[in-house]
Amino acid sequence: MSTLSSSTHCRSYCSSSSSAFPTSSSNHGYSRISVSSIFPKRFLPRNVSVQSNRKSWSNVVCMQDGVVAATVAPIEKESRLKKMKNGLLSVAPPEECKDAAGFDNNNDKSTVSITVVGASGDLAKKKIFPALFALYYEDCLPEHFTIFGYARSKMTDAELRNMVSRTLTCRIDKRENCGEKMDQFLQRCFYHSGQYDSQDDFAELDKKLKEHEGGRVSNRLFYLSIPPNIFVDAVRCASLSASSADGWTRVIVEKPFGRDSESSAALTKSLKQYLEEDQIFRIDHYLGKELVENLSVLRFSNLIFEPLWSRQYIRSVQLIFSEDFGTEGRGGYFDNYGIIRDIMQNHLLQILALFAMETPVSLDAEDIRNEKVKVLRSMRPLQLEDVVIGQYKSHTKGGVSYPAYTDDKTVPQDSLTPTFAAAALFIDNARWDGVPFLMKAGKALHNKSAEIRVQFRHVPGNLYNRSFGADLDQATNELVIRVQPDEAIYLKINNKVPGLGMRLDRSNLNLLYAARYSKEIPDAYERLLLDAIEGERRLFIRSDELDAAWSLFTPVLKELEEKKIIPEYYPYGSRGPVGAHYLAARYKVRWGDLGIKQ
Ligand SMILES: NC(=O)C1=CN([C@@H]2O[C@H](COP(=O)(O)OP(=O)(O)OC[C@H]3O[C@@H](n4cnc5c(N)ncnc54)[C@H](OP(=O)(O)O)[C@@H]3O)[C@@H](O)[C@H]2O)C=CC1
Ligand SMILES: O=C1O[C@H](COP(=O)(O)O)[C@@H](O)[C@H](O)[C@H]1O
Repeated sequence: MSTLSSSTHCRSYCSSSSSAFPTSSSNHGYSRISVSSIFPKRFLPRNVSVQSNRKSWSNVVCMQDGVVAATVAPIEKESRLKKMKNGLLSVAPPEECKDAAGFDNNNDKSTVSITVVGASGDLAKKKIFPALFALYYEDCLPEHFTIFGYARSKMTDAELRNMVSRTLTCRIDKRENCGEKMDQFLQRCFYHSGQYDSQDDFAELDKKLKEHEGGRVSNRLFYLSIPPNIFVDAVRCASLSASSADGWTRVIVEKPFGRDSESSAALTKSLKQYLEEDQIFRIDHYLGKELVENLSVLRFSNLIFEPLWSRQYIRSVQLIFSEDFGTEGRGGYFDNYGIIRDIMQNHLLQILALFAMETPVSLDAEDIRNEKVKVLRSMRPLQLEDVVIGQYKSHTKGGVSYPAYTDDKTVPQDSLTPTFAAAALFIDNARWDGVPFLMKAGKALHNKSAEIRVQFRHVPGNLYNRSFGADLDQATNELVIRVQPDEAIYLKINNKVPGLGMRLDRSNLNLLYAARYSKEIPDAYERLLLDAIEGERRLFIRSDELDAAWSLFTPVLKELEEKKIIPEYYPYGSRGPVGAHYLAARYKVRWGDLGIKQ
């Protein structure tokens, strides 16, 4: 397996535009856009990168320690693309870079060690190991890699393998040799038991990692899949005792990144005692979901959407998340956070930022994140009167009894923590002035889904008003991006019912992914893990983005807690509190997910 060819194949970057290539951070006016896929960082020493100026494949330079060390002979974009399409990509970095950096590139000399910290936990079992296996199955992991599980629980390698094997699955569309691949994968998984605050235990891990790395340049990725109160201890110990001596060290940090502006800033400050910002990969797995990734493509590669993407044509944007199960087993964690911190401040707000941002200068990570920060900083902090909170109560249906949130033993009986919230947010900039961005998120509702609904304005002087009756809302166009389940993008339009009369009907122009693409959609964690391995930061949260996100929610979260606002109780399995409808009605809109036709 060749590392680069596998990466190219995993990413399928073949596209008619160089901007379809993965991107990375920029400096000195140069960026790794486009060329990063041909000369990925992992083939270069830590202090060397190949960069080009933004729009061109000429003017490629080799940077060493942040300065231009050599210029590279012009690279023909078209020929590169053709080569990639034919799978004939050359893996060697430009000779100029080798000369400048004085190294001899050799794929076999580097390795990636992935340590899942908190390997005994729920997320590790449910998501991280299965995602790593999927990457392995798809030949997306580098040739030399090792996976270590790290946690306090005592386990042997065999026990870890046994535990992991129970959650591995094969893609529905690719089952060939899957069992064999699973065995091969498991043979590369190992376990080390240790405390999260023990440098000695991490030093032991370091020894084991070195044995597996066998003298190759070591690149190390730590995935912190542990409760947030031990993030800093684990980062301190990992960075002081187990970071790479000659390659890169990166740390994926799981949410929650604090519980308000102050605690988030304190966490960032503590992490930065041990890590540079570019080593910290703050994960928001919604950014790895296929349809969220597609948002920018939809907006910026189709002429028809971007002109409509403003207050002039859009009446409201709705970001809706619902789960048809409660906090089940996670009540202890959840009660300290609540749905606003668990879903809105991160997942839904990230989607909102991608939806509403201005066109970035390029697809470079920093250019995209700059635009996201700009839009977040243009938003008004959420006001108490624009929030409705709810909490699920027990409900019996069809003889089955569903628990209340407070029935969970780890939740205090008198908890006021919201398991549901609806909110109206506003972006005070020229594009979005006055447009309500409505968010709704809840647990223990009637269905499981996540979607973005764009409701367009009424057609002015609509010739067909009479055909729609009094309810003009029923006739407005709506674009729905269904993130999950049954990924789809559909546009509700009005249409004439065929026949001699003039009857109008609402129909969907529907791009249902399952019907259009036979390939199974990868899990978000696969994309994000691969990005972290490749040093691609576009889908991870930068610290200033995080600050801006917390600034929007912290005041209202404090007010809710200080005033002990009582949530509206809703039955388990229902559509949530009625207050959410009044909130939408205040802004003269209706929730799109409650319409007759979805
Ligand atoms: N589970 C999920 O669906 C999601 C989780 N997350 C985030 O991912 C991270 C991991 O989540 P999850 O796997 O559910 O967490 P767990 O509660 O399962 O914890 C993971 C591991 O951490 C160790 N641990 C648990 N509590 C403590 C403690 N108080 N002190 C020290 N060690 C502890 C345990 O390992 P051991 O005892 O063996 O050391 C445990 O197996 C969290 O930050 C969570 O917020 C984010 C999104 C979704
Ligand atoms: O981050 C979280 O996300 C999950 C929902 O993720 P999904 O990919 O299954 O939609 C949510 O259940 C959990 O409470 C939250 O912490």
